[in-house]
Amino acid sequence: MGFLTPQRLLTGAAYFFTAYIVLRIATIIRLLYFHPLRSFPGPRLAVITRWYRGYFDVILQGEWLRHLQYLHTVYGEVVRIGPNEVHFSMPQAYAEIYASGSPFTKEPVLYKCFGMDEGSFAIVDPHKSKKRREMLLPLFSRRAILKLENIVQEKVHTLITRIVAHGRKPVDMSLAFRCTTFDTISDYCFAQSFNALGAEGFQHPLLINMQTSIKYFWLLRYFPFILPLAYSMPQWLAERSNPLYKEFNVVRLQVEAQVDKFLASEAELENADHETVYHHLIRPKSEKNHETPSRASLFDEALVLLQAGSDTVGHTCIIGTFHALRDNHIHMKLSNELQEAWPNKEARISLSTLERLPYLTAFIKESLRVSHGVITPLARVVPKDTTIAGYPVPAGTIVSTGSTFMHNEPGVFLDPLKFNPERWLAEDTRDLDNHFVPFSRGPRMCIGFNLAWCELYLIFANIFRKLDMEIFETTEKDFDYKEIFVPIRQGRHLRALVAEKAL
Ligand code: HEM
Repeated sequence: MGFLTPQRLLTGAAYFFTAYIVLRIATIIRLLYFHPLRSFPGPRLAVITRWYRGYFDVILQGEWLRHLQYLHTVYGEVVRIGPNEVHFSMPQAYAEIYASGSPFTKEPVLYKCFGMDEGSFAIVDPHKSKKRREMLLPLFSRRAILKLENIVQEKVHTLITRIVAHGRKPVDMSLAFRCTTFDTISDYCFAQSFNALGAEGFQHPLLINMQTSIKYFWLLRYFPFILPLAYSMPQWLAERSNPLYKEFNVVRLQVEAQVDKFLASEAELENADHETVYHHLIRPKSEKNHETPSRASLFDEALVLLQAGSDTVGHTCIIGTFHALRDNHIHMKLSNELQEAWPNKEARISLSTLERLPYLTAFIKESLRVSHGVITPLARVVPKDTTIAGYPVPAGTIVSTGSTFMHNEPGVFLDPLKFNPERWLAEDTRDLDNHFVPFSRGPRMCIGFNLAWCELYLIFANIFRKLDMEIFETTEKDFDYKEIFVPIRQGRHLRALVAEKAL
């Protein structure tokens, strides 16, 4: 025992501390002067610690993208933004990183922070991701969307009925749209919805909970142990000691119950009103050698689909409606086109008829362009030494760029911050279409884009054909956002005074 004297302990600690400092200094020198990315310009602090970015993500809560835009004005089109990471601002880099067949893989640290590790969205391994996508795609192909169009038609019909029943009180359109998209995707998954549209004032607790949980994503990116630790504790302890646990668990428990019902009884699947995502996951087609995912993976998939399939579409509806309601020219053009194509509003109009309307189509594209459903640059890992937009990039580097850089490219989208559907009606829009990436591109592009288009056509067509709407106390300032993978709006919700159109 005499061996561990206080004197010796102190000396040991001093050696340890000195060794740590020397090692740290050596790492910093290596990162700055000997690292393969040393020739890329960027802030020195960002090169030596990921906490440079962490400050904008966690402390300023979602300010990184704004800062990134500033960094490009200072350092040019490529910036080293981390010890092992570069960001590109030019379209050519987008085309190469997210090319079809691209071997770049998703960067695990970013995709783990959503707490849905085994769902399609967060799977990193390209082989596993391909298999999962093959299992999901039959429900999201164009053919499947046309077959199940009725689900969307019904939800949109309920949306209109509920809004009209609201009377002359201002309607929270932000929540109303989100309820519609949430009920649609839950019906797609489970052949029954959570009936968010039936909630008083569209305030469905599950939906509100999902929205709140998004705000914690960046915290989980830097402290990834928080959720697994909470899940490993007894529930009462986790609830008391960890406020995040409650936000995430409320949603998880409801989703688990739904998936377990399918797992417990074959009859549940057989008696479903229509084919669902879970028919394909639980009873995979044998000819493709797919296996039923684990129970945990089935839960994660449900969380992914509910989150990815509701927030994004709902948000695009909010942005498009706001712009149409504050610009009379846009509002009139939309209403007139719809009135002409759809004289009897009591009859249903089909998706394929709406797809032929040029102004509505241009309006939806512009809503997708300016709303940036996913705004955080989509980080990928380079598998072997390569060049991106002419810059040599070594294997293992994390690279990214994002839709905001594509959609605000002034050489392509003139006056890019202006909401202008007419830009899509020009004679030749090939250049615009090449830069239009709301659903990303390549092997990990959005699975749900056909469903998203279907919902956007039916929601916009129905509200502008059937409702007279007037903005209520909502201004441009309410649309300031923080970047937490998706844009999180800071101000008041979009509200409108609404009445049913007479004819
Ligand atoms: C306006 C609506 C939508 C937008 C703007 C949008 C955008 C995106 C983007 C940009 C990605 C790529 C993300 C990444 O690489 O990390 C993505 C992936 C994904 N989206 Fe969407 N999305 C929309 C609607 C939907 C819908 C309705 C679903 C319904 C299921 C859905 C399901 C997914 C899934 C599962 C992925 C992950 C795909 C993978 O990683 O392989 N999305 N979405």
